[in-house]
Amino acid sequence: MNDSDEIVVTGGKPLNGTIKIQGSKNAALPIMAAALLSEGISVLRGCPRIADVFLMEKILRELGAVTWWQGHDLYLDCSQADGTVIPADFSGKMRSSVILLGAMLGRNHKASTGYPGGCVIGKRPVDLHIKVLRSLGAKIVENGTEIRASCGKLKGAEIFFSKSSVGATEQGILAAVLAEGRTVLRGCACEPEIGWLCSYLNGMGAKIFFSEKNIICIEGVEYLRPGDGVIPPDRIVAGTYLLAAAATRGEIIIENPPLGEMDGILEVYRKMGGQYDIFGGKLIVNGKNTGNPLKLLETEVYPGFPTDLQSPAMAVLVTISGESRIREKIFEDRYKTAPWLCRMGADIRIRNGVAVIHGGYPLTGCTVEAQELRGGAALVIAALAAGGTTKVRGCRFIERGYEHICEDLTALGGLLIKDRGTL
Ligand SMILES: CC(=O)N[C@H]1[C@@H](OP(=O)(O)OP(=O)(O)OC[C@H]2O[C@@H](n3ccc(=O)[nH]c3=O)[C@H](O)[C@@H]2O)O[C@H](CO)[C@@H](O)[C@@H]1O
Ligand SMILES: C=C(OP(=O)(O)O)C(=O)O
Repeated sequence: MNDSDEIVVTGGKPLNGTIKIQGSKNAALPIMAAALLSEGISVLRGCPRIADVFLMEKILRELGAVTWWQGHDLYLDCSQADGTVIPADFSGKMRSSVILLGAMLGRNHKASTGYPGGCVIGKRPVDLHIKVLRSLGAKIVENGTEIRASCGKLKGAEIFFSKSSVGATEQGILAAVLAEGRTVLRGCACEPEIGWLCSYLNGMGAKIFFSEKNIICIEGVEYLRPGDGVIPPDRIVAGTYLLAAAATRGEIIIENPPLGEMDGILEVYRKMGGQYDIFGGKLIVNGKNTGNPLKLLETEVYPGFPTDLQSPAMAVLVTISGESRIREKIFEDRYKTAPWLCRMGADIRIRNGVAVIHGGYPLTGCTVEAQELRGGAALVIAALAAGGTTKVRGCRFIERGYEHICEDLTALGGLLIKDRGTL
């Protein structure tokens, strides 16, 4: 571990000020995969400059794309992106690598990849991804280290997802847009990122319709033109900063919140005692009265409270006197931050998949280690609320999804330094 993998946080001060939210990671990644479906130059405007986007860019280059940036606009020239192999080194670092299979099959009828990586928060199988591709006519062979797929022209089909999966829904959409005939996907995930992917693809000439809740119909087309669209602000980053304000009892203004996508988050924040106003499209957050423990916070599929904000919410609840409980319902191993919060002085016990938090004990700065992306953000939030200085190690995980967390939180009056400082 070297110093560049650490963030040093000096806490104990309420956040205060105005912040602008970066583009969404989980919207940008599948849209980058969509660019593969056209032989031209696609543009993603307002794309976050984060490690996962850079890695997806690297994979697309490996497949033959030419890519460049102008500020936060990412250009992907996929004219020659006819590669069919994603090296395991790349796929193993990111969950979203797997959705390139559908796009590669649609384009080149052949694809192979190592198994996807990403945050280690549960088993995260790929059975639904395989199922949707097989249903559309792909032949798939798995050998334990690699997934190899091939097909003639994919053929539209009716597919039912037995479980709500964001990635498998994206996989089905990416594979079906160039398939022959009509595909009906039932039991789809409804996270906003699915909608953003569909509208980008429809801008490329795809024919995707939402018929009822959880049902997506796709009429396959012969050809897609290059895409050009804006990446929305990141609802999870906005939620992270909202919760950081709550944990420090601060007051912040979020300039460009994705308001329509934040109801589940705002409801939980309000139950904690947090207050907010919406004015001119801005979210004015007053976390001064955050002080109510939560009887039971459960993570849910959209529009419920997102699993990606479960650890950041835990970091707030440890600052609130009384007993709170959290049940993580999406990923079975997403409590890895709890022992580190306990090291800072929190009292959290995990029993039968429920985190029981006795909050209100003072948090004290120490050295902690992020195990994954949002857990890392949660440690930063706890560090901002703690007395003294905390060294958060493993910030490479945080950089997967947060473009400038140190600058953002420092602009809000926190003190975060990357690369420097020793305790
Ligand atoms: C890059 C991206 O967009 N990541 C998000 C995406 O991840 P991701 O798309 O990987 O998450 P899924 O929605 O697929 O996972 C939901 C649940 O389904 C299970 N599952 C998934 C696929 C499969 O083939 N079989 C299966 O059993 C998973 O283990 C999990 O328990 O949605 C998650 C749930 O909102 C978010 O936490 C992640 O931030
Ligand atoms: C779990 C996450 O990402 P991924 O699915 O890419 O691992 C996340 O963004 O919180």
